[in-house]
Amino acid sequence: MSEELPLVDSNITKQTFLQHFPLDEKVYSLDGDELNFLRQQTGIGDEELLKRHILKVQAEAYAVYPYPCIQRFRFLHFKLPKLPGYDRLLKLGQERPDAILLDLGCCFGNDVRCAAADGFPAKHIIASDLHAEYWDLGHKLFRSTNESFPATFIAGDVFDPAHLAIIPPFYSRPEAPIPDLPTLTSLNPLRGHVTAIHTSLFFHLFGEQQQQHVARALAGLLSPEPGSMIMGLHAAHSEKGLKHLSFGQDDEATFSLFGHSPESWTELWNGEVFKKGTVKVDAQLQERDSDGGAPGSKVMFLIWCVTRL
Ligand SMILES: C[S@@+](CC[C@H](N)C(=O)[O-])C[C@H]1O[C@@H](n2cnc3c(N)ncnc32)[C@H](O)[C@@H]1O
Repeated sequence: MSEELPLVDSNITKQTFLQHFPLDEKVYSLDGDELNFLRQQTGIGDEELLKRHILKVQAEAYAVYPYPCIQRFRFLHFKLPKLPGYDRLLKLGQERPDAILLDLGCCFGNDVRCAAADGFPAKHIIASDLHAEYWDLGHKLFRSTNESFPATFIAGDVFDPAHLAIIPPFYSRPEAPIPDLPTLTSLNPLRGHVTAIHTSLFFHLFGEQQQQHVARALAGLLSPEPGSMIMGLHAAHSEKGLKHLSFGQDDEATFSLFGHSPESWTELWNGEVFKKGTVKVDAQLQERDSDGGAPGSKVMFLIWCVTRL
C-alpha cells in the first residue's frame, strides 16, 4: 500500500491532522441543492435531525482517516455536477449503451450518487477508494443499500499494480470484452472501457511523480471512443511547482503542496500521457476556500477536463 498523504511533509502525521483539524460543528455548512439532495436521499426533512445524522457519520469517517475534507464537510458538497463537462457526461450515459463512469478516490460517493439521480445509469457506475469503510459509510449517510444504489465499489490503492497497472492508452477498441461490473475486484479489467472518469480533491494528495503515475494509469482505462473524458478538480498553482502553505485551524504549521499550472497540466495530458493531438484539455484556475488552511484562507484550484478527440 502507498503511504497516505505524501503531499504533507514527513513530520506531519495522522496525529498532527487530528491536532490541527479537531471535529468542529461550527464549520458545518449545507444549503441549496446539496441540502435538498441530502434531504431527498435520506428522507430526513428536518434540518436539525439531518445535521445530527451527518455529524454521526462524519465522526465515524474521521476515525478511519482524518482527512481535512472530512473535517470540513466537503463530502456533502458537489464537485462533479459543477464541472463544465458534466452535461456531456450525462449525455454519454444516456447515449452509449455501454457507458461506464468511474469515480476514483470516491470517499462517500456523493458525486456519483448525484450523477445517478441526474440520469447516469447507476449499474454502470464504478467507485473506487483506498478505504472501503468510506463507501459503507456512504450507504449509511445516504440511507441506501447495494440494491437501492447498485453502483459497484472496488477497494484498492491507485499505486498498486494489482489494482491499477500502467499500460499505454488505447487508440482503437480493446479486444477484451467489457467485464461484468459487479464481479470486479480490481480496476485492471476495465482497461480501455471507461467512458468517463471523475477524480476530485485527489491529485493534490500526491507529489509530481505520483501525479504523473495516476494520470498514466487512468489514461489506460479510458475508452478510445471520441468524447470519452477524464475530469476533476484539485488544488494547484499558477506556476508548476512546490509551494509552502500554512496548515491547520490556526495556520501554525506549514506543508508543501505540489501543483501543476494549467499549462503544465495540459502538456502532461496532451503529449506525455496521450499522444499529442489526440485529446483536448480544458484547464482553468479558480480561487476557492482551502481545506487545509485556517477557515477563510484561500487556495487555487485547477478545474479540468481531458476529452478524447
Ligand atoms: C480528499 S478525499 C476526496 C474525496 C472525494 N473525491 C471528494 O471530492 O469529496 C481523498 C480520497 O482519496 C482516497 N485515497 C487516498 N489515497 C488513495 C490511494 N492511494 N488510492 C485510492 N484512493 C485513495 C481517500 O481514502 C479519500 O477518500
